[in-house]
Amino acid sequence: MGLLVEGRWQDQWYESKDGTFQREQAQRRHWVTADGSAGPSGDSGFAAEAGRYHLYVSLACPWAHRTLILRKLKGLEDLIDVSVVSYLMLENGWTFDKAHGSTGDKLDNLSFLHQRYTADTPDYTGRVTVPVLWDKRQQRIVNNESAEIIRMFNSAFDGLTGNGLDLYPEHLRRDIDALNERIYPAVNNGVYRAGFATTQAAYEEAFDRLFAELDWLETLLGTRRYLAGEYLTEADIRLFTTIIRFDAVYFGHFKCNLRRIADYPNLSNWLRELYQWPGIAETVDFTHIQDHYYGSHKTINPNGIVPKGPKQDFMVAHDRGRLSGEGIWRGAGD
Ligand SMILES: N[C@@H](CCC(=O)N[C@@H](CS)C(=O)NCC(=O)O)C(=O)O
Repeated sequence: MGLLVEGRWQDQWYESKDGTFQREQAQRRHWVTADGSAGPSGDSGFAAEAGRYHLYVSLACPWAHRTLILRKLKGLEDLIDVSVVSYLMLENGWTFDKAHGSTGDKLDNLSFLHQRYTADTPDYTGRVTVPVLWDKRQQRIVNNESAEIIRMFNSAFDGLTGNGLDLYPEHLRRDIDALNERIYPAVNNGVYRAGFATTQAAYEEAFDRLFAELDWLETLLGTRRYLAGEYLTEADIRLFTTIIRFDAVYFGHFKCNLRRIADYPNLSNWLRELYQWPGIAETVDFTHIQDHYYGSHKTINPNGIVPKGPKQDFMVAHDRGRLSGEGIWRGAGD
């Protein structure tokens, strides 16, 4: 685990402030748009084209996982190829070590993901994270913020794919934004804030907030099929990638052990409905997930032993049909 300082790799654990884990803001924030016009941030010049962009992911990472799900649901697999990094993230950060689960770097056969960052900016300073969306044409990182990559995937390529599924429909945006705003700090990042805390107080604060939010979500999902109501949206996908890892990793490794997801009936049924959604199960890889966390975080688990449990079966029938649902919203023209 480390970071780039003026283009040079340094092996270094996360910095914390008063024992609280601080996640660095993603630094590359350009947008692919249908016609190459500028998006909400960054430069213009990234038009949607088949084969032009490449996605770097870890199958272990909940943030990268979101982008893989959107790629699948939006039919982008033939347009955007993927390189998967190794599940081990040790002194060289993310690598393309094929002996530990990487596909290799399909573009340039790089050894380390940090080389992709310095190919973008030779004197880059900052953490080297997945996901990364890379532009082969301009040899630049388009964006390394998953929340934005999924927004691009949701709509920018629709003219090429004809796929009008809309996971961020106009009329639900306000609700989705409000959900994301509370779920990100309390749950998505909350498990990390618990797991990477270096003081008891920081851990307990993250832990309490996390379980208060899970309790709230459990109640919400008792009355709604999906987080924003009758339609499955990006808010569900963003929560899913954390919840699917919870009992296998966060409960033990990150000490988020007040309750398991299996102890929450609505959350666990909602989780199984999403897992069983066509295309989603194929994006979930528990070998990468468990081997990454338990094997890479030596400050938390120095001997790298990976637990054999829990035994989980997400294909068991769910009961969500008792609530009315319409699936994913379809925009005009689909
Ligand atoms: N804001 C980013 C966060 C991505 C992120 O932190 N990814 C983790 C993997 S789960 C990572 O690459 N960490 C490496 C590091 O921080 O050095 C996003 O959502 O895309």
